[in-house]
Amino acid sequence: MRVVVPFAAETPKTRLESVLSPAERSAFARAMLADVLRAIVRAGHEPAVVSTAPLDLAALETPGEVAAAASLTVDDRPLTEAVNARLPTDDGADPVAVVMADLALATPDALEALTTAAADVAIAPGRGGGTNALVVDHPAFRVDYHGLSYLDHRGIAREIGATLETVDSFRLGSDIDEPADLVEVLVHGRESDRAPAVLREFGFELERRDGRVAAVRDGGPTA
Ligand SMILES: Nc1nc2c(ncn2[C@@H]2O[C@H](COP(=O)(O)OP(=O)(O)OP(=O)(O)O)[C@@H](O)[C@H]2O)c(=O)[nH]1
Ligand SMILES: C[C@H](OP(=O)(O)O)C(=O)O
Repeated sequence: MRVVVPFAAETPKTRLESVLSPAERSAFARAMLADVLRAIVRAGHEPAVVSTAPLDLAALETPGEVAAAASLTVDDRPLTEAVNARLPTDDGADPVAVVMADLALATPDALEALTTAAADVAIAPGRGGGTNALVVDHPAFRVDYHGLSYLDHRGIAREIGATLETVDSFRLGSDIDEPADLVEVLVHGRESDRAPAVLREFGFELERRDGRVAAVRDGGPTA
């Protein structure tokens, strides 16, 4: 299945600005992208990165065959427009998946649950009501991202008479947006993933305190 991976390449992850410098945010966003692309390729799909600016996929620290299987298109339109330009328009067209580049915990198995859902539209919502990943197999469905897009997308599916399945997935539901989310990367990231390795290179580590865990750096709390 063709899997569109939108990527904001220029000033990514601004909500992490209290804990990461611009250069670190850029490196961390690319590390998460590398992990997402690897999970998609290992699940047997072809990632099509849609980036707001040119990007060297071969420079991502990911196995060569992953970079080779991925394609890149530069499209500087806003997210919703860039994605809608790539959704199926004809009956009988192949389904298209859209997987965000900040799903650092994504695994092939989690993606499999999404791509095998038997509905016109399958959505893996994020905590807080975003649409972290979806599959569209209906010619009239169009996305409208930001805000409570999961509920908006349910409404759009209802309006056009499309069947919808919600995919209940911790790994696809965890988009990494805010400092507190870094804990999830350090706890649940896998040994071979780039994103937790990059955070550790930056000096982040887990610290247990009063029954909860925080991601701390250089001894001080950040999340
Ligand atoms: N192609 C494209 N991708 C985008 C755009 N905005 C966000 N993305 C990507 O869409 C996904 C979800 O992005 P968000 O978490 O909403 O935004 P972000 O830029 O990553 O982070 P913030 O700056 O903290 O909002 C990520 O994979 C982004 O890289 C855009 O305008 N165009
Ligand atoms: C892409 C967008 O992300 P958010 O702005 O909720 O992080 C959404 O899921 O609608």
